[in-house]
Amino acid sequence: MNDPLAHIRDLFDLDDDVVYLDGNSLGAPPKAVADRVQDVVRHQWGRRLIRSWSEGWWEAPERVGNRIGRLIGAKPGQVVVADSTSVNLFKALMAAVRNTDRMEIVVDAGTFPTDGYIARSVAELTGLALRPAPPEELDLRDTTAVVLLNHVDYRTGRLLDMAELTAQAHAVGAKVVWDLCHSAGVLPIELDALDVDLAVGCTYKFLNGGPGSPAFIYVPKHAQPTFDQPLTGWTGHEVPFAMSSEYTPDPGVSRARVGTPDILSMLALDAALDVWDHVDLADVRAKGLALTAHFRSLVEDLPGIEVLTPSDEWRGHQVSLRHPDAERLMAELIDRQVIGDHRPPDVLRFGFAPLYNTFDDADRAATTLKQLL
Ligand SMILES: Cc1ncc(COP(=O)(O)O)c(C=O)c1O
Ligand SMILES: Nc1ccccc1C(=O)C[C@H](N)C(=O)O
Repeated sequence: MNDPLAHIRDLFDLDDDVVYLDGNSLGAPPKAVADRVQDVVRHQWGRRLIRSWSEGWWEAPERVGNRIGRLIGAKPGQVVVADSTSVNLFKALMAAVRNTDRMEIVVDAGTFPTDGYIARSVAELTGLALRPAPPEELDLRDTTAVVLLNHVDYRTGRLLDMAELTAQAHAVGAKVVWDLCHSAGVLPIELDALDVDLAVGCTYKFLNGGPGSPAFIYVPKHAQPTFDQPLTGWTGHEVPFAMSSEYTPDPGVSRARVGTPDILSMLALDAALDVWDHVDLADVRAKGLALTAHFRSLVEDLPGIEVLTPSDEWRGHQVSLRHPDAERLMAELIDRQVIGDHRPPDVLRFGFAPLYNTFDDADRAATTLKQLL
């Protein structure tokens, strides 16, 4: 395949003897990040000290949020970087059900655990019912307040139809919250165009922000005035430095902020996002599909292997394989420098990050797996 992204791998700090197929759990570091973090520590923090808060730090959550917004189809002023995905899910779900007279929250039955746990807490706190349902049979009703869906399933790699499911929710007057952890930065996403109500996602996977880098939350302009989230920390205040005793939320997306942002991680993420200045998401998607198709073709007939990831285009950028000995096999693959991961009970996951993974990575991973089997 003609690979217009081949040169982008050089922007990453990766060992050539390692086949890294776990960028859907922790993205690899762009080379520029280390120098940027050093500058932030040595210069911004070290020399400028507290003055740095008014020299770009305070607004970093909104500024970096806009950079992510560009990758997920959100116009400026609608994405803020803050907290973890879990915390942002809590804000989003609580805000979505505030003042509702509807009775249930629906969550994708196979969701990543944290989404299900948080949805359970929100249901308990608000007195709504929680109904887990498979995405192909959500059975939304006029009693459904909100539905929480993972754009790409972490276990199988299945991609949901955001347009169709958002429309389904809206048809019964329900809201939809999308978890974009496994799709932000690798799939073209059009949140504004699809009229998505709320979305959240992490930045340490395909956005390469680094371990524990802060998550993001999308609140569209029209929903901001009624986005009443319960974590009313001072940084979401309209005038934080007035230090008022009354909480007045910021009129815009900053009302989703809570406490002091983690600047070191935030600015590491900012540096990592520079990679996107050089790429077109359509190329990223095309390469992700090609890499996963190639890998699939090499492994699907291996003994004892069942491919869980859909073979059509309704898939993200991972290939999940079921094998009864998945845990042992992954440990042995990692011993041989092929790094994917194992998800219980019997799933081998191979994530392909089109910015740095190569077709040779797919070949080497498949050959090693074949030898082990
Ligand atoms: C779909 C999904 N949601 C949420 C999370 C994690 O949330 P948090 O960033 O709060 O750890 C992950 C992965 O860790 C995930 O895959
Ligand atoms: N945040 C992490 C910290 C440590 C180890 C893994 C993670 C993951 O992100 C797992 C990922 N969400 C997954 O899809 O399995």
